[in-house]
Amino acid sequence: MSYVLALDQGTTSSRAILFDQAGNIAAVAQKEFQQFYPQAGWVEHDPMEILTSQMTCAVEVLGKVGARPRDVAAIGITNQRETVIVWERETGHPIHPAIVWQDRRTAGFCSELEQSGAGDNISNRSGLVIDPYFSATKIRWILDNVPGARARAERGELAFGTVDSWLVWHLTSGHRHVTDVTNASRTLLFNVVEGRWDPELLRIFGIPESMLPDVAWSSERVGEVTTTLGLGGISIAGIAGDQQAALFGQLCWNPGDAKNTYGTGCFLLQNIGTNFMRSKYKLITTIAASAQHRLEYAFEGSVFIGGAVVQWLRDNLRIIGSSAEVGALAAGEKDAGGLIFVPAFVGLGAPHWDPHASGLLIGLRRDTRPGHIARAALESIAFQVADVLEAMDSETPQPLAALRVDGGAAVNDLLMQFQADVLGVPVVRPQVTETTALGAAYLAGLAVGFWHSPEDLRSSRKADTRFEPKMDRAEATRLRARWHQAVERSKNWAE
Ligand SMILES: Nc1ncnc2c1ncn2[C@@H]1O[C@H](COP(=O)(O)OP(=O)(O)O)[C@@H](O)[C@H]1O
Ligand SMILES: O=P(O)(O)OC[C@H](O)CO
Repeated sequence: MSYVLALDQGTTSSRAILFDQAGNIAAVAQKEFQQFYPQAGWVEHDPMEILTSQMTCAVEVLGKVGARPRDVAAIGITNQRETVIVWERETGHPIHPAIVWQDRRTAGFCSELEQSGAGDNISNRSGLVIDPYFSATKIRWILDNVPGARARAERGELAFGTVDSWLVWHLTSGHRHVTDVTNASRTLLFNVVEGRWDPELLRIFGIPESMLPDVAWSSERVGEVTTTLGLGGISIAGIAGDQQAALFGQLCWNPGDAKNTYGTGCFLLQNIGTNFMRSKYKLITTIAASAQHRLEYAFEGSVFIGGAVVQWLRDNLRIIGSSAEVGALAAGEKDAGGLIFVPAFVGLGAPHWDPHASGLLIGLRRDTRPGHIARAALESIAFQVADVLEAMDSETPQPLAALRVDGGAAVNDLLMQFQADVLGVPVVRPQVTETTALGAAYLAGLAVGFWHSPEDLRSSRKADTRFEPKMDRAEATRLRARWHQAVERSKNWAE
């Protein structure tokens, strides 16, 4: 067996990546898919397009190196998290479009729940906060708004899954209905202390237990791919939410290790070991992926709009033709010309947690040029990450010595340098920035003995690029203070 295949089902694209024994990328296939914004604050995907784009990539990537299914030791699946799909067990058809993690149609219900005083009980069980981001209120919305759905769910006719479950159900012979602990920990329905679905949380959110998948460990064989799909017989042996997969792929296996991924959103996760703890600074506690069959935890700060602000410049403002062009446009200006961009397009996540915050561009002048806007957009990504890192540093006695980074937008040197500058901490980027897929591959490869111990993997890590902070600290402090003023103005605005 020569390869492990990682299926990385992200928010904006599906990717399939083949890794060889040395942890090198042998081939990549990628397909962007459509985003739907049917109303203000709503974000949807077509579940069938998620499935077909992912399958097309998987078959294509094998073709690129002439591999056959028998050359692949295992499949690891990693996915955009929290996104909700509800389908008919009988036919496999979704009963509603996927409601994406960024969607905040349930903000009103979340505010009511918050005001009822349920917050602490929910957080102590789930590790999360009440926010439309997580799956539970989205499932509830489907049950309440699709005619007949609640009654059908109660009769056991409907299945709920995050994207991993949706893919595994369709890929496996016998339609295995399963998720893993990391994805379960994003639903608001999973008791992360006890490692099981929580009857009290199911009651609070009004979700019938019969809809829920089994819960597997992240590194465990869960089924074989149906023979008709061009990947016949390969074992699916790893599942993890994309941010937990990236934490694992960055080799952050010990308490204190942390990484930040710059994808559609930005997600800073820090391993906190095997003891559940709640954050004092509005971070969430999530289950980390582990190759050992035990619960491990991470603190997480989730920023909803990261690289997506660059897509917004491309698709909405149209001042760039591709995401990669943002670097050159921004580099044409020496600074942001006094502009601050708060990209609260879908509210604000950690550490602010305001689903009613709205996007804001402040400091516009007669001489404002597209390059200033591009620069302010990139800077907004770094400012948001700095706020999360500050919260995380307050949790632990030892501030982070360096930040490990990855994800699609981490290729941007200007962004990485500005990140190091505002943090005052070096930023370290691995040669393989596809650490999400790498993490999923590791989890699957370890489960089937393709790799024997996590320690085998350390030796395969390639040289890093380091960005050292260069900015004067007083200037960094001044810029962050301006940013915080702008953030305050963006809050509690959307109706
Ligand atoms: N050179 C670049 N500079 C800044 N952002 C970029 C660059 N290239 C890609 N991006 C951004 O990275 C994101 C894609 O990253 P990726 O990790 O593939 O995300 P996801 O898994 O969320 O789909 C997009 O939002 C895109 O705008
Ligand atoms: O698809 P990404 O990489 O933006 O990740 C999305 C996250 O999993 C959402 O929680």
